[in-house]
Amino acid sequence: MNQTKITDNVYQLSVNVEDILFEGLWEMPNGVSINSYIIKGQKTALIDGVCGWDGVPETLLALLDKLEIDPKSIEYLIINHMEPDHSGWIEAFKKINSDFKIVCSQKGAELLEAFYNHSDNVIIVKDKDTLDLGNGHVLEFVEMPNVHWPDTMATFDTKTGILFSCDAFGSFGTVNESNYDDLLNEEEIDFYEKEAVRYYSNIIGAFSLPVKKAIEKCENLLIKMIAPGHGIVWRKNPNKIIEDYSRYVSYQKGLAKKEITLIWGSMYGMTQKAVDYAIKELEKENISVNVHKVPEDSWGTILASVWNSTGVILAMPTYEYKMFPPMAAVLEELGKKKAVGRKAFRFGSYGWSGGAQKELDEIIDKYKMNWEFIEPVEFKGSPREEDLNLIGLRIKELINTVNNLF
Ligand SMILES: Cc1cc2nc3c(=O)[nH]c(=O)nc-3n(C[C@H](O)[C@H](O)[C@H](O)COP(=O)(O)O)c2cc1C
Repeated sequence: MNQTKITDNVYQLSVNVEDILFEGLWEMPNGVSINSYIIKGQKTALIDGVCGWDGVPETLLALLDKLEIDPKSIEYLIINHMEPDHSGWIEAFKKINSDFKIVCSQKGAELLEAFYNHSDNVIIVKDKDTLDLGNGHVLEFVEMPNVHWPDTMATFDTKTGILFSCDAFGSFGTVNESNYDDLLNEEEIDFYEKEAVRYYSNIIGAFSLPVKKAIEKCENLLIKMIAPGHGIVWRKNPNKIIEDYSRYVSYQKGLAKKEITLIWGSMYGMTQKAVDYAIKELEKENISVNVHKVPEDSWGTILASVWNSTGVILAMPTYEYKMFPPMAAVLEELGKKKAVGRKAFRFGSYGWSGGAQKELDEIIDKYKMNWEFIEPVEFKGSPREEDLNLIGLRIKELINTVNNLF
């Protein structure tokens, strides 16, 4: 937990969360920060709260205490979106301060009532509405519907040029007091870039069209800093994270980095023999490769790699007339996140009549993934030398296809 000063009268209160699955589902090897912000004009506003997980509301209150901010002096709670990772502490806050107003979008107000049975003193704001906190801190609201939740909005402080962007422009990765791009070295910025891809592909990716619209809206604001709900604050170069997010939006459609992700699974090592050969062949080529085994590697990790990759190789056997189940689960998830337009190749072992390929085709069709596959290589039992040679040739074909796009 930490509290830092972004600029005069504007503070960040940050709580790190580790050892949980985000949304009960997504592995976070490097944790996540949940960021709240305080703006002190003549009146004080708190933007986005924290989750209600054990100990976290108390942590936020302790941070306020360190800043010598009496929770009772907080006049406005601005809820950029109602997802419980940012609003779960409202009930704890109500016990301390009974006299505050909640500022949120119309949809946010509906969710507030549904989740917390709270409808008193709610100020509903729309795009371009403003709230004057005094001392020049006039806040403008920017609706960003469906940048994750339907009620999402951002809050822009016209005095400081800070965009409090909610889930947009966020990343995984815990933070410390050096939670600012101007205080981080290149390696650390690179770390948060990787965490941003993981966060984007796992949490926001399915909403890439609304993110694109939100980015277009940002062009009309004189943004000097970006302070998201998760991850670091972009104080020196906010354009970097805007540009990164624009790239992630475009990666959804298929033309991503010159990279290949190989996802594989094997019960008795038959497919694995071909995978070992494929990896050796890939290593000879001048292209970056991510290798993930199912079910061992988590969906979130695989999604992040595929999001970045223009090429995908799938290697799995037939299992009960269908695909090896953990591979099907990963593909279904890729389909739901609309990771479309990849260049792809599949190989794998079968025992008698096969069936994996049929299910693969069905999933690709079902989610309109539009992956362009090179002819697959299937082999009965253990791969023979001719199977391996063919796999090697097809991999070269895939790499050529990917390379020709750059
Ligand atoms: C539980 C189980 C179900 C299987 N179902 C099929 C099947 O429906 N059709 C088929 O052709 N082979 C089937 N096989 C055979 C495997 O596809 C075959 O053993 C293959 O070589 C396994 O490759 P792996 O060692 O890479 O897992 C099945 C094997 C197991 C263990």
